[in-house]
Amino acid sequence: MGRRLKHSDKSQLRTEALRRRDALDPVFRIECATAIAAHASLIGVNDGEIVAGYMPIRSEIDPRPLMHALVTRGARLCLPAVIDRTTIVFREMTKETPLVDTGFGTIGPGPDAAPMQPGIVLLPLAGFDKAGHRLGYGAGHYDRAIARMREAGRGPQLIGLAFSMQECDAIPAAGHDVPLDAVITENGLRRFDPPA
Ligand SMILES: Nc1nc2c(c(=O)[nH]1)N(C=O)[C@@H](CNc1ccc(C(=O)N[C@@H](CCC(=O)O)C(=O)O)cc1)CN2
Ligand SMILES: Nc1ncnc2c1ncn2[C@@H]1O[C@H](COP(=O)(O)OP(=O)(O)OP(=O)(O)O)[C@@H](O)[C@H]1O
Repeated sequence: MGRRLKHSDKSQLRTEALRRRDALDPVFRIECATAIAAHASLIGVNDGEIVAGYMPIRSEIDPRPLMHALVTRGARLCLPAVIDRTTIVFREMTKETPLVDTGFGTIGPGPDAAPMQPGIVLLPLAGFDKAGHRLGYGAGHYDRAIARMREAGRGPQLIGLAFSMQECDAIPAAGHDVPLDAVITENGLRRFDPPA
C-alpha cells in the first residue's frame, strides 16, 4: 500500500532545499553558473532549436551563460511569462526584445513578442531527487505548461538547472508531476531513466 502523499512532505522539503540554496555565497554562485555553461555540449541542440531559458529570481542558479553557450550552438531563445495565476506562456527573446514585468518578480518579453513552442525547457529548481522528480515554488506553472504541450503532442525535453546541494533524498511525486529528463549542476549533466 502506497503511503498517502501529504502536502506538508513536499513543502517541508522545499523550505529546506531553498534554505540551502539561499545560503550559498556569491562567488560560488558565479563559479556554478560558469560551470553549467561549460556543460552545454552535453545538450543536443539542432540548428534553430527553440530553448526556453529563464531570467533568474531569488537564489536560482543563473542560466544566462548556459543560454549564451546554447545560442552559439544554434539555439533560439524564449522566456516564460505569467499570464494568469495558473498559466505561463513562452515568448521569443532576441537582442532587440525589450524586457518587461512578466509576473511573480520575473522580467521577460511582453505580449508583442512571438509565442514559442520550445523543444527544450530549462527549469529552475528548488530541489530534485535521483529519479528526476522536481520541486519548484509550488505554483504548478511549469507542470501545467508542460502538460498542455504534451497534450498538443509537443512534449519538450525537460532539463533542470540546479546547484548540486539542492539534491533531496526522495521527493514525493503527485500524478501531475512531470519528471525531468536530465539535470545539470556544476558537476555535470545527469540523465534520468524514463518512468516505467
Ligand atoms: N526565474 C523564474 N522564472 C519563472 C518561474 C520560476 O520559477 N523562476 N516560474 C515558475 O513557475 C514562472 C513564474 N512563477 C513563479 C511562481 C512563484 C514564485 C514565487 O517566488 N512564489 C513565492 C510567493 C510569491 C508571491 O506570492 O508573490 C513563494 O513561493 O514564496 C515565483 C515565480 C515563470 N517564470
Ligand atoms: N497539470 C495540472 N493540472 C492541474 N493542476 C496542476 C497541474 N500541475 C500542477 N497542478 C497544481 O499545481 C500545484 C503545485 O504543484 P507542485 O507542488 O507540483 O508545484 P511545483 O512543481 O513546485 O511548481 P512549478 O511547476 O510551478 O515549478 C498543485 O496544487 C497541483 O495540484
